[in-house]
Amino acid sequence: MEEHALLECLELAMPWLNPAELATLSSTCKTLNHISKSITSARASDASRSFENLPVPFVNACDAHPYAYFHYTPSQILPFQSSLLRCQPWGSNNQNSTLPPPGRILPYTGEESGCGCESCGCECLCGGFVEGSEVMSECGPGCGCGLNCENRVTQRGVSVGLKIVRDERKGWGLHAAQFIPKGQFVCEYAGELLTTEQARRQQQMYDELSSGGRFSSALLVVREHLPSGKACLRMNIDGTRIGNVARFINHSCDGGNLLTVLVRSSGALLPRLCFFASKNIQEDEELTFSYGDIRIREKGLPCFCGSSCCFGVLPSENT
Ligand SMILES: C[S@@+](CC[C@H](N)C(=O)[O-])C[C@H]1O[C@@H](n2cnc3c(N)ncnc32)[C@H](O)[C@@H]1O
Repeated sequence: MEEHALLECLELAMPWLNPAELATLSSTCKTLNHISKSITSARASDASRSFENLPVPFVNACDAHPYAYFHYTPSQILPFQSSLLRCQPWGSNNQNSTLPPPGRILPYTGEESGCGCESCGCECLCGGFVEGSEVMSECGPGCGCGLNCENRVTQRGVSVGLKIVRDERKGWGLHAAQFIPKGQFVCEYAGELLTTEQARRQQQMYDELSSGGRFSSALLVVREHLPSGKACLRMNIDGTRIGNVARFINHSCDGGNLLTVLVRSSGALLPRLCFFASKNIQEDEELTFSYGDIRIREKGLPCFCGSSCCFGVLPSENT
């Protein structure tokens, strides 16, 4: 094979490699080292691999980690879909421009007839908060409107400037790269939907890995409550292996600056967990929320949220 053709093949193949494989290959010769460097710099420039509207760069002024490695999905995915994402290229020059975003709710593609919601002029029950709960409903696959409908606020992906900043003690964290006004949709918490049984097994494994330091998991358990206070729906969303920018949101004991809202899309089986700004957020501010009830565990991970009401230990989910 001619040298030029070989180089083209390598440029296509190397973005499929994980950081360890990339490092091994890059140590073999100058050319591979050069390709590897360009892949590393492309990866550090956009965690979202072009799946979001704006690039989400990694910023690290404290150690040598250029980026965090995981597979990207802009929305939650079911277990059968995650097998399609076992491998995902990251870091080539024209990646993903032709790939459909994995997991994203597909809008109605037929002739738009108006879905029935207020913004489209008819009378379905989409849109707005359901009174007395942190649940919101939007148009969805069951409606006749497209992605531009005003009642699809959370379905168009991330539309505010974000960056992922490294902290010596907390690891990576999601920060605002622009002013974000109170009430603005920030992002969804995307990842693999697990059964409770699977979530328990994963959490056990993550706890073991975390106790050795250097490992961060992103398994979130969400419960939807009835007005009586009883939980009626439990969702286990794991962004550790396959996730989106929300997997970098750290905990704050004071509740942080993000509000979590369950969004139900008309015609969709399951709700999605979405983050909205709970107050005005300044550029560079870290985005945080409360991971849940603080149940002090002897072996709990230390909390470095820095808030005046910090408990000193991260909340743990009793899966
Ligand atoms: C969902 S991940 C957040 C992103 C993570 N910092 C990273 O580097 O990938 C959750 C993990 O982040 C770390 N973390 C989150 N909030 C923290 C806090 N307030 N103090 C210390 N570590 C925190 C813990 O390791 C936790 O298990």
